[in-house]
Amino acid sequence: MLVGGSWIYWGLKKKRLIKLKEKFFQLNGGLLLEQQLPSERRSARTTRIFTEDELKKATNNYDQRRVLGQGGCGTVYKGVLADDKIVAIKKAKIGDQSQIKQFINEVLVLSQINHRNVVKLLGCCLETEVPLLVYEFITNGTLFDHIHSINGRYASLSWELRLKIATETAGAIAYLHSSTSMPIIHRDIKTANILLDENCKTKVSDFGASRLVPLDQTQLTTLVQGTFGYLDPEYLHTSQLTEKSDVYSFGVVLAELLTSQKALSFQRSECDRNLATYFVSSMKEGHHILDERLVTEANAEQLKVVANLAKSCLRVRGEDRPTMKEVASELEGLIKPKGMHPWEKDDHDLSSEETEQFLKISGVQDNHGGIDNNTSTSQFDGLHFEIIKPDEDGR
Ligand SMILES: Nc1ncnc2c1ncn2[C@@H]1O[C@H](COP(=O)(O)OP(=O)(O)OP(=O)(O)O)[C@@H](O)[C@H]1O
Repeated sequence: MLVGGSWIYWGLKKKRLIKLKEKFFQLNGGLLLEQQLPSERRSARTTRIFTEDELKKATNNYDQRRVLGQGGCGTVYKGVLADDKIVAIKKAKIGDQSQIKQFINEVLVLSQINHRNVVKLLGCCLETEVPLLVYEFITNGTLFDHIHSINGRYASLSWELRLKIATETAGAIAYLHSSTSMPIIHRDIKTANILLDENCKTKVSDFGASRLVPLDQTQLTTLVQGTFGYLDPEYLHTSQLTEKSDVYSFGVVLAELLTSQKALSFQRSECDRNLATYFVSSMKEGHHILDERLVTEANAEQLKVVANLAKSCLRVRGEDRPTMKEVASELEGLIKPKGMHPWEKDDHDLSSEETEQFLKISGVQDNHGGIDNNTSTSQFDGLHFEIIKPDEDGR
């Protein structure tokens, strides 16, 4: 009787646990994922399904000391799997359905991508109260951390490294726009989403907001989403998302690499708060804005080309901006010099003399007054937002 009773008790308990896991799987969008993930991807098993226990053990029960960072979507923990592999585990916020949608979106998008400069998704766990995503662990922090080195944690990035990181990032975004079966718009390109490994190899991350664009569509009407300071003003006004929105955000990343200033800083005067406008107006007026260390260290010709490139990415009209393919090949050309691109000779760009003067002024004034590197954090920096427009698509 006793054996039989406890057998029934454990059987019922196990059944209840399985039911609960199934419930969480459904709530976490598991069915949605199964429907949307192309069948060949599912059978190829590119993304592994982790168990709740495996990830609990890997993070020492989500120990606070294992927290790598906190984003709008949830918390990222460092984890060690049973085979000693180190991973990054992203845990969504409890009870936030919109974050769960973003998680599923990230799995769908990342399962289409295989690029050396895009972070790899190793798998997910959906049987828990909140979904969990498991990525390869990228050891060396974010580009944001390096540029704005808080508490002097990182040494200043050399120009050579900045150029390499910009080139790799541009190549990865160009790949997303044109080399996958369905073009992908990242929608949240920023220095905090560019991870660096021990060799400063770039890994573009955070695909929660990204969108797959059907090949017959050149633009999408969406709920405006992104990060203040990096957001394309044209997209903000029209809600029409195109690949050129990523080009604009990448222009802000270039401006950040050139100036070592934050994309949005409340330590600058009101009209200069936004780095994109501050950068473009400084270039036009020949005001110093480049990081003084770069002016002394870098090849002036390279600085000039990258500054002009940033300026063309930051053009107000999307169609006036270069494509990411053009940007990537221009940057690659700086490492392996090639011919000029037609859009580079546009009348709107600074003339050679103007740029020369801009670089000269940057160097001269820096020697006297120095520049505000804005390395301290501001609670407004990297603010995320979403604006619901009447014709939004439900995201
Ligand atoms: N694969 C990874 N390897 C190592 N660290 C990572 C990895 N992914 C994320 N991180 C760390 O976790 C932090 C938070 O990442 P996450 O992508 O959730 O947020 P975010 O991009 O900073 O913010 P948001 O999601 O609001 O845009 C990152 O800034 C980074 O420090």
